[in-house]
Amino acid sequence: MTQCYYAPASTGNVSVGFDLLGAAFEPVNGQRLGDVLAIRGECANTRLSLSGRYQHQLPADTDDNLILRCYQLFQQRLGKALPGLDLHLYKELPVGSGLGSSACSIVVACFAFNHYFSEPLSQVELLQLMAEAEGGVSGSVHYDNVAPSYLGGLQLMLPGSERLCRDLPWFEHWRVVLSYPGTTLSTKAARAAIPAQLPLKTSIEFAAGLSRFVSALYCQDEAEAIAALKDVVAEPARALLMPELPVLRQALMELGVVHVGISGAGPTVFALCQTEQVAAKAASYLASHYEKNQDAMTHICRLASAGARSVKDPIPCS
Ligand SMILES: Nc1ncnc2c1ncn2[C@@H]1O[C@H](COP(=O)(O)OP(=O)(O)OP(=O)(O)O)[C@@H](O)[C@H]1O
Ligand SMILES: N[C@@H](CCO)C(=O)O
Repeated sequence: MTQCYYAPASTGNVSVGFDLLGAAFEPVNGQRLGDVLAIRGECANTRLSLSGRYQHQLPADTDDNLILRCYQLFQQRLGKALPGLDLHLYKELPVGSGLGSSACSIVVACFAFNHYFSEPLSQVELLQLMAEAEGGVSGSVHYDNVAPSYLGGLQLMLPGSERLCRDLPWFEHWRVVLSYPGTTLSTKAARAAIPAQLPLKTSIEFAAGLSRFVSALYCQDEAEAIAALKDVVAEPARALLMPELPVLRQALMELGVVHVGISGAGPTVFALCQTEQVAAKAASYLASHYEKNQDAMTHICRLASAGARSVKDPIPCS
């Protein structure tokens, strides 16, 4: 019997936490924003078929697909060969978008295989495997997409801790408008733009901003949390890759948006809103001023409390 699994989109960095903060999001209208993997049964040799809105952005040769790479890594991690699987990926997240697309496929694959084979790996072991797979794609291991896509919520990465990450408080009324313009920006290329070292002043500013944001979340001090949202690491280094950002930010702030940042490595931008009304205005503005082609999309989102999970239907009835 076919078993279907889903993992949500995610925004890495969240402006103030480069490589250390990541949030899973879902459209408030109930649509899914993420990939679905179906395990249709067992067969002699593992095979992968593809469909979905962004199927055309994937490698033509399915042997290069991350889903199959993850099955290899999963078997290596277990130290044993597993049966061939008949797999189907519904690719609903654009590649190179800043929405954690490769992380989403990696998470849904690793979660699916672990569930299908009765969970031989623990949560931490599975997260480590996911990050290892993601690192192979982006050039360096970072958890800020795989952690929220796997676990849901807003996740603070804890390098050096056995926990690996911790779920943070949020503000339930916050809405995040995610707008993907339809163009691509390689995570590897965007990470290459980040300097290998930061001046002491910038390092202190970075640590201060993240500490201020996290402490404001725990104290539920909304004004303080918003004031802390400043990107001193990625945005300055990636400004040339995101030339429209200053104009978008100016227009969106005039509509009442309280923060505009780069979603992950871009080109998706996120607009933080305190009300549904402002979110609707921001979504309308971004749809008409930032979307470039038929691959583009803009969604009004809330934080997704749930991450990777089994689902009944691959594509929910709208
Ligand atoms: N199932 C898959 N989903 C996404 N990318 C895949 C998949 N299989 C293979 N790839 C390849 O992995 C690479 C992912 O590149 P990159 O990390 O820049 O994109 P991304 O992870 O989608 O970006 P972002 O995290 O910003 O959404 C692309 O070259 C893509 O063709
Ligand atoms: N922290 C990563 C997120 C990628 O989605 C980066 O900015 O390169």
